[in-house]
Order: sequence, then structure tokens, then C-alpha cells
Amino acid sequence: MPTMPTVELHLHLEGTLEPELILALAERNRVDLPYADPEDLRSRYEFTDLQSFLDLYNANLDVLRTGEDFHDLTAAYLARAATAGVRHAEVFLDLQSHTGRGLRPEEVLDGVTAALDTSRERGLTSGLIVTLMRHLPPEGAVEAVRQVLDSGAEVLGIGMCSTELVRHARDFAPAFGLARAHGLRLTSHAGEEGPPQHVADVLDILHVERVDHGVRAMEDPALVERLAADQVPLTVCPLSNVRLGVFPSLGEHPLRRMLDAGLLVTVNSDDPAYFGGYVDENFRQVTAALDLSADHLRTLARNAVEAAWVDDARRAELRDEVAGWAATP
Ligand SMILES: Nc1ncnc2[nH]cnc12
Ligand SMILES: [Zn+2]
Repeated sequence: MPTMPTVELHLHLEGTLEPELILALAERNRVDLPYADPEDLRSRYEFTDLQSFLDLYNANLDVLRTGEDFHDLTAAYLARAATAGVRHAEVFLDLQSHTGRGLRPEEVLDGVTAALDTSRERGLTSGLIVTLMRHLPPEGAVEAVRQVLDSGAEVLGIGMCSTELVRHARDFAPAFGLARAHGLRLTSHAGEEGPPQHVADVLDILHVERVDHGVRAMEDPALVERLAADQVPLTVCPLSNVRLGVFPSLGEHPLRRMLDAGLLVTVNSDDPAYFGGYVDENFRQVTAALDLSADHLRTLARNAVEAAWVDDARRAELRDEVAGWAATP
């Protein structure tokens, strides 16, 4: 059977920064790194929780200095995604992590969108979601939304990531409200390390349309019922959840139970350069660990198409691709 066509909805561009590219960019930008070679850096990718990962992930951002760097990072992800069967990707960018280091928002956004534009010519459609940082002051989140709006860059939506264990979702209502008033789509990380209530909060207070992760919603049966009834898309990242200690092993991951509960779940890679695989590898490993059937895989592929922020014509094309794959013996 050919590679399953997929839609990826939870992918941090910064999380696709492979050790080889980190070293190449460090050389290009004359940044001193404390790593001898890519394997030395890779050997440090042992995480105990989300924060231990974020510390290294944020430190590595230092090599991204110019619009060209962002272009090259994005182009490298798109090339790898194409081999993973990705036909449409909605990618996150932590804009504040770069403007906070002195980069101009336009330079970062233009670098990324230039690469996304070229992928469109090759049949891989994409959208850009600027993720607000929950660990930073909420005023900065409003400023980031303003920068997105003022830049004129083609941005599809606003998300929120970083640690969930600080601040309340309501602190970010002004930023999400501003984005919503200007027609941007909305999503947020919640229910990854944080409790089920965080999932309800981003839905009720920030009015998000999707929830990134959301796996801990499974601890609250009433919330599961609500998410299933409303068919709220949940962008689940199995390898990430295991590498960050959300679940002890893939065999204990709730993905299959989530499908069985009628939730609109999708499979994604989150930060593939750090967590041991792109979306194809996530599918492969979770299928083996949870003994997923062809029906489960078809449902996951269809869910991602339905959860994508695409127009009717593109959704129809994506539906056809998935149906064509499903019909292949
Ligand atoms: N898994 C994750 N959770 C929250 N913020 C992130 N930023 C990058 N990866 C993340
Ligand atoms: Zn994420």
C-alpha cells in the first residue's frame, strides 16, 4: 500500500530544527555552540518533562538569525513532510521567541511564508499559525497579534503553546479576542501537562476551534462527552507525549481509547527533530503499539482532513486523496 496521505496540524517549525541544520546555521551565523557534532547534541535529547525539553529547544533557537534561516528551516521541514505523505500542513511559529531576541517580525514571517509559498507550487498546501507563549506576559501576546496583523503576512491563525503550568487562559483573552476580531483562526495547547479543566478553559474563554494535545481530557468523562458531541478536533502527538513523560509508553497512550470514544483525534509530530520521528513515524509506531486497524487509520486520516482550515475546494481534494488511498488494496 502506498504511503498514507496525511494532513499535519500540530507541528512547531522550531521543533524541526535537526542537529545537522543547527550546526550548519551556527557556522553560517558564527554562533559558538557547546556541541562537538550532531550526535553529541542528539545524545542530550533525554527529557524528563515538557520544561526540560523547552529549555534545550529554546536555547537552540539562537542559531536562527535571519529571514534566510527561517526560509531554510521551513523548506527542510516541507521536503521531509512530503516524503511522510503530508499533503497539507498547518505549522506553528513561536514568533515571540524570535522578536524577543531582536529579530524583526517581518523578517521572520517573510522567511517562513516564502518557503510555504514554494511548497504550494509542488502540491503541498500549508498555512501558518503564530503561537503565543503562555510563559511570557500576556501584553506581549497582544503585541504579537498586532505584529502579525500589521505585517500583512499570510497568517492563518493564532495558537498558544509553551508550559501550561503558568498563567490562566483568561489572561490571553485580549490577544485571542483581537485575533478573532480580525478573522484569524484559533487553537491552543491544553491538556498536555495541564488538567482537563485547561481544555474547557481554552474552549470557553479563548473560543478556540481546535485543541492541541488535549490527551488529559480523557481523565474527565463529562468533558470527553462534550468534545465528542461537539466534534472538537484534538491534535494528538503520540511520540511527543511519551518522550515528555505524559504517558510512560506508547502502549499506554490513550489514542485508541480516544478514537473509540468518538473523539475527532488526529496524529501529528509536534517537534519531530527532538522526539524521534516525523508524522509517518508517529503513525507507524502508534499503529504497532496500539494494534490500530485499517479502519482506525482511515478515521485518523479523514479526521485530519475535516479538522484542517482549508476552503471547500481543497477539502474536497484532500478527501478524494484519502478515499483513493483507503480504496487501494
Ligand atoms: N509539546 C509542546 N508543548 C507546549 N509547547 C511546545 N512548544 C513546542 N513543543 C511544545
Ligand atoms: Zn506542540
